Parts: sequence; C-alpha cells; structure tokens
Amino acid sequence: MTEAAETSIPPLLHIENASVVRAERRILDDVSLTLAAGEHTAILGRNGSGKSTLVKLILHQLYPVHGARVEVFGQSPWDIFSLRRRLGFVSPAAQADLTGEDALEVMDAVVSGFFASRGVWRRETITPAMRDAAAEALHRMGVEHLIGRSMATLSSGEARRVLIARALAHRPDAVLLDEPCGGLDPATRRLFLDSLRPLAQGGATLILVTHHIEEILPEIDRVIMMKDGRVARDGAKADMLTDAALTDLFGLPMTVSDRDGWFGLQLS
Ligand SMILES: Nc1ncnc2c1ncn2[C@@H]1O[C@H](COP(=O)(O)OP(=O)(O)OP(=O)(O)O)[C@@H](O)[C@H]1O
Repeated sequence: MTEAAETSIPPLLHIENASVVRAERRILDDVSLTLAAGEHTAILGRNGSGKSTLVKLILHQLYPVHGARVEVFGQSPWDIFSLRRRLGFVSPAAQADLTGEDALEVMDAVVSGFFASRGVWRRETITPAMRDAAAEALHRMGVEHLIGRSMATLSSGEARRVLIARALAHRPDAVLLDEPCGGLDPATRRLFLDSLRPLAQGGATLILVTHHIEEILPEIDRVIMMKDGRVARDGAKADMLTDAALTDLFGLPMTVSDRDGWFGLQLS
C-alpha cells in the first residue's frame, strides 16, 4: 500500500447497491453513492421518494437486503451510540422527542447529546469540559440565553437551534439534517439557515435532506435527487438545479431562480 493510501481519509459515506424492502416493495432500490469528507450535500426528493429510508440506513436504524455495503466514516457495522457521537442528527422528530410531555431543561438537552441519550441519566459521567462545550455550542447558535428554560417552553425556531447545538457540542465530523426547517416560518427558516452557514464553513460536513431547494445553503455544492427509491440524478448543484431536472423530479413544470447563491422554485 502506498503512503498516500495509508493516510487517506475514508469517505464520510459509501453505499453500494443498497435496497430496502417493505411490504414486498423496494422502497430503496439499488442505491449506490459515495460522499467525501467535507463534501456538503443536499438530498432532494418528493414525498415518499425514499429520503427518510436513506437517512435511517445512514444512521444504522435499518439494514439493507443482503449483498449491500453501507459504510459510514469507512466503518461498518457501528454501534448506534458511537455513530451518533461522530454524526450529529437533527430532525423535527428528534426535536419533538426533547420538547414533548417530559421535556428537558436546555443545558441537559444539549449535554445529553454526549451520550446519544434522551436526558441526562448518567450525571456522574458529565464533566466540566462537556458543560463548557455545550455552553459554547449554545453560544454559537445564539441561544445561550435559553439555559435554564424547559425545552417545552421554547418556540420551534429556538428549540431547533438548541437541537443543532446538541448535535454540535461533541464536535461531530458531520451533521445530518433531515427536513431541519419543518415547522419554521419563512423568516425563522432563513435565520436558521444563515446560522448553519458558519458550520459548513467551519469543518463539519453537512448532509441536508429536504423537499425544498430554497433550503440548500450556498455552501452546498452537490445535489442528489431521489425518485421512487432510486438516485435519479447526482452531481454539481449548478447542473442539478435546472428547470428540466426539477420539472422531472416534481412532475410539474418548474422554473428555477438563483439569487446570491440561494435558489428558488416556482410553478411555470
Ligand atoms: N415500514 C414501511 N412499510 C411499508 N412502506 C413503507 C415503510 N416505510 C416507508 N414505506 C414507504 O416507502 C416509501 C418511502 O418512504 P420514505 O419515508 O423514505 O420517503 P420520504 O422521501 O422520506 O418521504 P417524505 O418526504 O414524505 O418524508 C413511501 O412510499 C413509504 O410509504
């Protein structure tokens, strides 16, 4: 083996021929893709196209049919707790878990991210360094003033930022954002997306899963389009976000606009 090969960084994600079958249907159909470390990527698709199934595959919450390879950071299998420490995860469902009936205090919610657990049930293992990192992550997301509040009392936008802080506190190599703007109003959505940009510029690789091209940060260069459980298109953002490709993806005539690196989509 050459020295270069020995020291090369494994891809963040390497999937080969992954299919997932449910109710006798291939809801993920022979998906292959590789994402390099540092390659910010958006996964775009209509409802039911297989995005969440792909997310679960990446998070090792479900497994493909025999014969596939799914490696994250060059490794497979993973125990889910170790994987969560390297791969932060943000989704409305994860937020609902922290803000529900038995809601957590904000600092506890963030610190619990170190254990990939819901809540801080292993208090003896929390170190001052963990608390400092949690406070710093809350500061980075502009929500340190919320420490002491119950997650249940926060607005959706505030809770979403705390959730990102939770995903960031243990300095993951990558953050998987599954519909991170769900439930946010347009202004909060934009503020929230702007708050993600320093992350993308600061070392963590972002994987953004969305229906909305408006949420694709300027820092994201690659777009993967899912359709009927398959990768329909995959390439550079400028080549993917075209009228023709989006008309094909959404099945209606679409016109794309580009303003200062942010894309928009309208029915033609
Ligand atoms: N456990 C299951 N049993 C049967 N069908 C399933 C199951 N899970 C998912 N599916 C189907 O697989 C398809 C893909 O679902 P998936 O949730 O991955 O889509 P998605 O792109 O994330 O959709 P959305 O944007 O609406 O969240 C859908 O048609 C869904 O109904």
